[in-house]
Amino acid sequence: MSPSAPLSSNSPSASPASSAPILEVADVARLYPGRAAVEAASLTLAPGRVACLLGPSGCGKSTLLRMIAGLEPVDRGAIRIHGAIMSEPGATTAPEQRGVGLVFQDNALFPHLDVRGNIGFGIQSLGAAARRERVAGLLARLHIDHLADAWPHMLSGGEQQRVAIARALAREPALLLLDEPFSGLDGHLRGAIRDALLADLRAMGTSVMIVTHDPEEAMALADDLILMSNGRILQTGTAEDCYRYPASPAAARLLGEVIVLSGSARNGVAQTVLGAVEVPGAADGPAEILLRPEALSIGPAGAPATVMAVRFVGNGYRIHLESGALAFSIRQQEPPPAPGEHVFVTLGAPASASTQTARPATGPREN
Ligand SMILES: Nc1ncnc2c1ncn2[C@@H]1O[C@H](COP(=O)(O)OP(=O)(O)OP(=O)(O)O)[C@@H](O)[C@H]1O
Repeated sequence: MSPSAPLSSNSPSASPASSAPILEVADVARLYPGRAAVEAASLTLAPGRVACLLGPSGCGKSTLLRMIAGLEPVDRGAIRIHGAIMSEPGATTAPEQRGVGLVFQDNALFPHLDVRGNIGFGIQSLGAAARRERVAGLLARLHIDHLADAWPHMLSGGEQQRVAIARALAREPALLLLDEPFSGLDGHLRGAIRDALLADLRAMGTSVMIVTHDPEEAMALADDLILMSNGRILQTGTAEDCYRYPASPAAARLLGEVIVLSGSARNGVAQTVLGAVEVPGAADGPAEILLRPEALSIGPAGAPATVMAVRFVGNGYRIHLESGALAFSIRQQEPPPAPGEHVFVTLGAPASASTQTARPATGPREN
């Protein structure tokens, strides 16, 4: 899938093709002296979708989100929300006029206002009765009614995040933009808080774009992934598509470990030091094959390898292997071989439900 393809095109829960996108980012760039923070970025987001912008620190995620929010101008390209142009070089519609809600990791609540006051802060123009009704609706839909009269200092990190999101939603934005919204939360609570909040946002039909540098978080949350590196969008698509069919080695690495093999493709099959790999659609000739560790297993036959080290990693073992000049690691749940043992590495999924679907990820050569 090309970076400019509709993000929703392959997802099972995709909106109908006819539904107009909420957001269109077309060939956008932000140029700082001596470097481009974002270059040639294009994407679209359909209504009600949750998109995650994933990439390493400094790759331009926040800059892209800030351009969408109207906090940064664009130096090239255009941004449209609901079809209306919001940003183009020399013209930036103000954040409060573009119908977006923005929540940062450290979004401070107003300490002198209780939860109800915080949520209603941005909708004073509504009139008292309508405001009360909207705040009450958000308190209920985000499951924080019991906190209505609490003060910010009395709230946990997760509760504060819910209130900050309710405050952003009070203005009924077309699009909610969240910049690393969960990174301030404790590890053991983070997943549960995040999943519950996203479930509520989905139930409300909110269109959301989340910036994160955590691949697991991005894959857990996203209907649509946007993979970024060095200011450029490398790939867009569902988590499954991006994971299994990465557009490049760099895109593959953003979502997890990959084993890179050189090989030679012919008629959709590449020969590698670990055996034959199906590479449907690949042109005949030299190829670089990317494998996810779960596509390899230790078996009764296959490529000979030596166990270099074994580590227990909670849900199984990580086994470091060498086969000729190739060093790589695989994971397995069964008791592992000992370091120094000679084993065979089999390419392809062993007969288990969790790995049967783990097809080799392949990508074009990276030059
Ligand atoms: N105002 C600015 N002036 C100059 N360079 C900037 C400015 N803002 C950001 N940059 C640079 O642009 C690049 C992208 O920054 P950005 O904050 O968008 O990255 P990021 O992917 O969000 O990183 P992180 O995950 O660490 O927040 C970085 O190299 C950063 O130093």
